[in-house]
Amino acid sequence: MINTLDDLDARGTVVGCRVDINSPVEDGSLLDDSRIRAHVGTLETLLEADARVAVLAHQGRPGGGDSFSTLEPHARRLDTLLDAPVGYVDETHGKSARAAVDALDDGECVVLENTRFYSEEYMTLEPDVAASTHLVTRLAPVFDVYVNDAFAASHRSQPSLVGFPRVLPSYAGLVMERELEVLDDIATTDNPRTYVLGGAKVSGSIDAARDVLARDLADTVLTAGVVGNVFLAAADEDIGKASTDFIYERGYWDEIERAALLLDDYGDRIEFPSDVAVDRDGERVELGLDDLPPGDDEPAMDVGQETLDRYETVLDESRTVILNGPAGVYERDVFATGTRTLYRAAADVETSIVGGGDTASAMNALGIDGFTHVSTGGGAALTLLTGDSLVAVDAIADAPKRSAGD
Ligand SMILES: Nc1ncnc2c1ncn2[C@@H]1O[C@H](COP(=O)(O)OP(=O)(O)OP(=O)(O)O)[C@@H](O)[C@H]1O
Ligand SMILES: O=C(O)[C@H](O)COP(=O)(O)O
Repeated sequence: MINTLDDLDARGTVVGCRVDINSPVEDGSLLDDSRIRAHVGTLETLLEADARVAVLAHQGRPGGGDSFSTLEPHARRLDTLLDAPVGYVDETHGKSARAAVDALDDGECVVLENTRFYSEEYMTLEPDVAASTHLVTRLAPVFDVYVNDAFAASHRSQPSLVGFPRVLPSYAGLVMERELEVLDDIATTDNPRTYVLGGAKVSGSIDAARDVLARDLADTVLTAGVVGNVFLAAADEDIGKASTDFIYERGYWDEIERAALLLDDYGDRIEFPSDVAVDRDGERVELGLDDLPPGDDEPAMDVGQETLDRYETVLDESRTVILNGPAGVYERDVFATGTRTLYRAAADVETSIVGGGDTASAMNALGIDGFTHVSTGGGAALTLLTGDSLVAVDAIADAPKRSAGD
């Protein structure tokens, strides 16, 4: 059992509230605000209870291009979504950040700068070590309690997620509470159970695939997106120079070997694309396996129609589907076909659980709904759905309790 907001008397309390508002960002603009809106309930609850709230969050990954950016647009968006005034400070734990937290009145909120602008936050650290980082040692003294609502990042053993609970009374926010309630029960959903793994986070998807296959949680794993391309390469198909370079540049080269090992062990339960849609001078051109490789500058940006027909048949026969990641570069209309088709088919399955930042953006962009549960988490949901616990949730459970006089 972990403490939740029901256990917190927040009036006049300075709350360090970790959220996950990691969103698609291009040229400094937010492309989707679903993750920001997801935390409105938790923040309103705290602010209406007259807490003083300092919001902590990450955006993107170091080296991750446009998406590794400031949280200023997120703060502006939050200001329009919340009744209370929302400030922003361009530091995370420096003097002006601490001064901004100290200056809060009851019912006011400030967004601190991207936690990953500081290298410590992008390391995987044991909770005790995380508690001794600059982020935690500087901010913990200005917070009274810590609330973690960042379900989507709760598989990361990073300071803002596991460090504060070593030293502060800690609580799960509303998003965290709801996600744990729904996703903890996956083993009780009906078979056949299908996992659809798309998107671009290949290593996490391969870890998840191995786990769910080994534990017989998955009857079938369908792969798409970059994950599907890696499986195609693992099956010795030549996906062409552009897609191969992409995998290499993302640092996923070893994943081809890991995918091949997975195919050796569980090939009868893993499906990979039998055709792909490549970008030929801006046009969608579908190529079957016999037509591979594509031209050198023709990346595989989506799965093809034959693959979609096969995958739809599997989904039609499934009673539970867990889906993470888009099937292709859905941001471009011509390559959104795979994502649109698979999401629609998944929404028709009796129990459908979808998760992931881009997954939610894709659903919104393509106007698809009707899922049983839309998780804010991609990797975090997959971690939980494989039966593992989440480090940041374990940290809340182990946190010191608040005594009556505090
Ligand atoms: N074939 C492909 N080639 C290149 N990029 C692709 C391809 N298929 C999907 N993508 C990209 O993958 C990205 C989304 O992947 P990602 O794994 O981040 O999904 P997610 O739903 O956000 O999950 P998580 O929350 O775990 O990050 C999108 O930007 C999409 O354009
Ligand atoms: O988008 C996500 O899955 C979460 O925000 C975690 O981001 P990360 O995978 O970069 O740690």
